[in-house]
Amino acid sequence: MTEPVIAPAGWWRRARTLFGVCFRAAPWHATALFVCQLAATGATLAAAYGTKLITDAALHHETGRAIGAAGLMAGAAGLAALLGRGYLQLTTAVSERAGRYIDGRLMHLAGAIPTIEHHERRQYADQLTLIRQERSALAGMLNAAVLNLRVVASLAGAVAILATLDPILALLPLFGLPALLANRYSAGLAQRARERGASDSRLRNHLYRVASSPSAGKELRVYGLIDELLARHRAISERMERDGRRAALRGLAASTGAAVVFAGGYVAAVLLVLVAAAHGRATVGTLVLTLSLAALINGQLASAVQYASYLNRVLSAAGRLAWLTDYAATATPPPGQATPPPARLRDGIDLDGVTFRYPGTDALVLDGVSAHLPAGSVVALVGENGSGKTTLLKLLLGLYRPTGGAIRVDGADLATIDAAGWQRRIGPAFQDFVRFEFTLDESVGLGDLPRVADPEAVTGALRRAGADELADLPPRGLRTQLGTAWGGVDLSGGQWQKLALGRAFMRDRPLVAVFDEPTAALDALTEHALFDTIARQVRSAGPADRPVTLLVSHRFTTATMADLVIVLAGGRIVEIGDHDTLVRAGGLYAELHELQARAYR
Ligand SMILES: Nc1ncnc2c1ncn2[C@@H]1O[C@H](COP(=O)(O)OP(=O)(O)OP(=O)(O)O)[C@@H](O)[C@H]1O
Repeated sequence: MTEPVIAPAGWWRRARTLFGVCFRAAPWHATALFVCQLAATGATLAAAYGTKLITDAALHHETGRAIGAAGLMAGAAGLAALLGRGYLQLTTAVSERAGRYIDGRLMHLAGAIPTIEHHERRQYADQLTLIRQERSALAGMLNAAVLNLRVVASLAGAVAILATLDPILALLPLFGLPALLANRYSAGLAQRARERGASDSRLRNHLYRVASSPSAGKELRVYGLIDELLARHRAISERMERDGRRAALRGLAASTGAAVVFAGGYVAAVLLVLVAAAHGRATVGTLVLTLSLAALINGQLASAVQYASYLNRVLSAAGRLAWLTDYAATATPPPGQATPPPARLRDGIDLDGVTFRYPGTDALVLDGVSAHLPAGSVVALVGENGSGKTTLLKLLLGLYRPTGGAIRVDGADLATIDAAGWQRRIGPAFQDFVRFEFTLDESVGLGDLPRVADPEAVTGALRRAGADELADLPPRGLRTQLGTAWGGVDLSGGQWQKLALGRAFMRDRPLVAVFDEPTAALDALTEHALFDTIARQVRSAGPADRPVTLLVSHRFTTATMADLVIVLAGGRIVEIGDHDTLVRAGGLYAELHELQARAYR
């Protein structure tokens, strides 16, 4: 299975993503921010021009004009101060809303893809890590754009005024070009260093999460692993820092050279006006105006370097967001192409030469698996660790697509069926279930969202899962908060597993019911009773309700209840049939069954 090739987003697409996010997240605030910055730029330039007016008026003893100029300066300064305050509030509002919008977008992009292959793609994982690191920069997207706009507007205004004084002065900003190029160069170096470190960064986060997670606490202490994790964390951090430092030093050298060039231009401009003033070709007011505009250009160019680097970073992050959007679109079939799942199973599910490799690996985990799983049957998947049982279930759930062959549902290729719709018709109980630390009824009711708060549905699901007693869990029965971190109660491993089983029983009339070692934390008697109940429920169901029920367990008593037993070894079906037939055949199944029966005797 090859990784989807997604071209990096171009500059135009990045800019559209940037503005699209901000104007969708906070349209009014974003517009006001633009207006505010442009008005602030006008006020700054007006205040600079006021210095010329006031100086010339004072030198010519024109009190009326001097007062008018002072009024202009005071008004401009007051407006700039007012806009400064408004600007702060607007940026905060836009950043907060854009941040929320981006979080939602990332959760949607990662979760809406019907398969889970992307979680194992290295490129996808790296892009996601980088976006998470750059989240705050992303949230300040519009601020970066607006600050750059202000720099451009200020420079353009200052150049226009200088050109009216002496056209040569309009060349002053050209001396700032090397600084901009140097900035681009250093931003590129820093960006590449971050990209090189993305995998390291993920590993470092993983080490941190393991070291600080309560569930890992027992093993870490007993195996004495904390120091080892710390040492690995430190080694990775040092490697990343070394790389970042090298990039920063090279960028600094380029910026220093560029700063020297600008300083030369600045001194030349000031000297030019001084000479003109000495020869009477310029007024003192012009000299003052030139000095303040040169200072403004200097300040704006210094900001430009910083803001352009900020914008550059934000645009790269916007590029990643665009990349993820494209990736999600590639991995999700376009609406209209997929057909809805059938209302009920008529014939059953066919595995037709199913072959599978996990993304980025070469090993065949399933190799030409073919079988008919009849509607209304209970099928047990049996085999040693790593034989491919869970993988086969994941394919049946539409979480991965077969690398070769096909899975057919009543004759239709599963790949053509709407994956999300198909997944909504499955009752799944997984060995690595999630411990949702909500209230008990929510934790179960999540199995069928429309009925999440329906006590009857939840109690019924718990009963079918053989966990009636949990409905009366102290202190508040179904309304008991789970998880000590939230002031609630913690459950035993087996109780958590029963809740997960309850979740699987929430859905009425599933097309496929999957029980992938959902009983590993339960005792053998409870497991036997549970699978017995499941088998009886399936057999007593009417003809309109005939799901394929798949059971995986390492305890062979499960297989005795199944209509069909599939024995997997090394990703292939080595035996298939009902329990009695397989025992009589005296093959691998009979051997494993006999071994286990002897151990229990
Ligand atoms: N996400 C993954 N990426 C790469 N390889 C994987 C992944 N998950 C499982 N495998 C590999 O696929 C093979 C089959 O794993 P699978 O989980 O299907 O076995 P299983 O029969 O369910 O085992 P068990 O009884 O231990 O649960 C194993 O060799 C495993 O290493």
